[in-house]
Amino acid sequence: MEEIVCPLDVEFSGQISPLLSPPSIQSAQDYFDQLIYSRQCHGLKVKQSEKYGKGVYASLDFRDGDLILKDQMLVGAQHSSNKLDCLVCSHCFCYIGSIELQIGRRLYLQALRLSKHKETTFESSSDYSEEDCPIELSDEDNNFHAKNLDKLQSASSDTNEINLIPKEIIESLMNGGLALPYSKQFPLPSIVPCPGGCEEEHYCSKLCAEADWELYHSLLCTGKGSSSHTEAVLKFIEHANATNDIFLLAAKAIAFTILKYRKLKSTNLIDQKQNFRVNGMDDSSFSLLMEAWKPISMGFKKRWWECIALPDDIDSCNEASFRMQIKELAFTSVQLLREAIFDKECAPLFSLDIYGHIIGMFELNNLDLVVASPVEDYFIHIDDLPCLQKEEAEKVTRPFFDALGDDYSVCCQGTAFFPLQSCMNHSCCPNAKAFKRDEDRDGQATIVAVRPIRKGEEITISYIDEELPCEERQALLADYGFRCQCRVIVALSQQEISKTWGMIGTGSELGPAESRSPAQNQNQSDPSKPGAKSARNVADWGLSPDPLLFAYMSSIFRSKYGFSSSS
Ligand SMILES: C[S@@+](CC[C@H](N)C(=O)[O-])C[C@H]1O[C@@H](n2cnc3c(N)ncnc32)[C@H](O)[C@@H]1O
Repeated sequence: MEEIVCPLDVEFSGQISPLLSPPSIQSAQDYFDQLIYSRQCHGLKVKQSEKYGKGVYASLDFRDGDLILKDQMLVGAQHSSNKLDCLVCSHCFCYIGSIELQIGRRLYLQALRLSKHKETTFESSSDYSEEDCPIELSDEDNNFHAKNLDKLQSASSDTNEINLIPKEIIESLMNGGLALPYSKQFPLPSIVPCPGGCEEEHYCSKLCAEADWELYHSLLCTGKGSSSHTEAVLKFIEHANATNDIFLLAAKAIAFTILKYRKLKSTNLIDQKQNFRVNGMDDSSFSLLMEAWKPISMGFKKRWWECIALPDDIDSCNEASFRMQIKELAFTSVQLLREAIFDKECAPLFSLDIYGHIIGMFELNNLDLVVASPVEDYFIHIDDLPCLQKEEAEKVTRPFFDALGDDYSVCCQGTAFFPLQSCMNHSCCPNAKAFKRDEDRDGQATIVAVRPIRKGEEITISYIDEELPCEERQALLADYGFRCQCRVIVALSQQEISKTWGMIGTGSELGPAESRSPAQNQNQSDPSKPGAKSARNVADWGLSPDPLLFAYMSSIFRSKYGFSSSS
């Protein structure tokens, strides 16, 4: 197989190498100390750990339940397919509009997808059209790409249920003509449009819209107010949606760096004028680029195609070919991005080497972003009403509830990178947990102590569901590039082997500190565990790799590139 050569990798090798060299211990320490200071979480210290690279340590004692950290995301994005299910602020990911709009939009899109499917299958014309929709649907809403086809086909058995709600009623839900009982108790922020005029992004406030514009979106917007080549941006987005939406996150990281560089440059020029300093322009520009790049440079470790775990269905003898295809995919994506938002002064950012490292960083460090749906809270409220009121309310709400189907309240799902949280190492018996409480619906990662933590102790979280059997856990941890060797997992796997052979272990062979399995340690009513009733009221942030990514990558390799494990 021919090696891919990216011309920018060759042309800018002299700049790429310092951009990719690990930051010095001192500069990393200064960066994280400053970050901890700005987050006002004074009980923490990021230190180089002996075993696993960086780690987060307690510089104060914490009690069980104490808030350890609230971390602001550096970049984050809602999964493209999830945008069809719920409408959230593109910056902080809170639900926007109204309960009626959330329900109406979902039913409208369900029906639109089904009618498009029917049109393509039976060549009949449909009742539903994008033009008729009372709210503007974005291209992504309408994007009927192959990714959603499976979902659609499996949902097609529900066609009749969806058609039970007349189109006019769905429309009046969306345009505010129909108010559902008790929905006023679940107010959502009104929708603020994108300042650049694109229909893809929506916000909960002017503040979020402006922050997003300044940090990333002014370069990636496809509206009239954008300074980028909007058609090329659209092509890039389409490719990401059809292959892997991790590219959208990588584009955000590059946009963030370019915009930060421009900002630094403009303030630096003012400083230079004031101080009458004359610097060699090239050198000073590059040091500004290094400065703008710093937040990303603190997180990356390996190129994507080197660190991505080999999917189960790909034979190890095809590994080289699999990694090469991943590299090719990234190359296509970065070329499309270059056509869309290239900036000569930041040219090295568009090299395949840098792009591969950015995606690799997301692959190994990302936190799943899950924000619970207020639609679920709403229906639970109706369900919990006293008998007579419930009966009365359900006369109106029941048909919508039934039409929405089993997954009536899909969470907002996406992925995000949090600079401090991403320094936390995994433990099968963690002393902290990443989750969001009711009061934390603000786009931040919240880390809470799950037992007392002493000053000096490392703060650890579990990257995976601690209740899974050992082999499943190890398989999931492989997606983070390591195999856990901790005492808990070693002892548990011995117990599992003993059970398999009929020698049932008691667990007492473990020492006192880790004497119970993580599963036993787990509080059964833990609100951050999926499926617990109280999870309906929290937005849960659990570290886990993007399951869609793997399922999806495998399907791409099979269908799109004709790759199969047996080939
Ligand atoms: C989210 S980062 C944690 C911070 C990381 N130590 C660093 O230096 O940036 C995840 C990476 O840390 C390492 N790691 C975390 N927990 C580990 C563990 N229990 N055993 C081995 N490696 C671990 C792995 O290299 C993993 O890919």
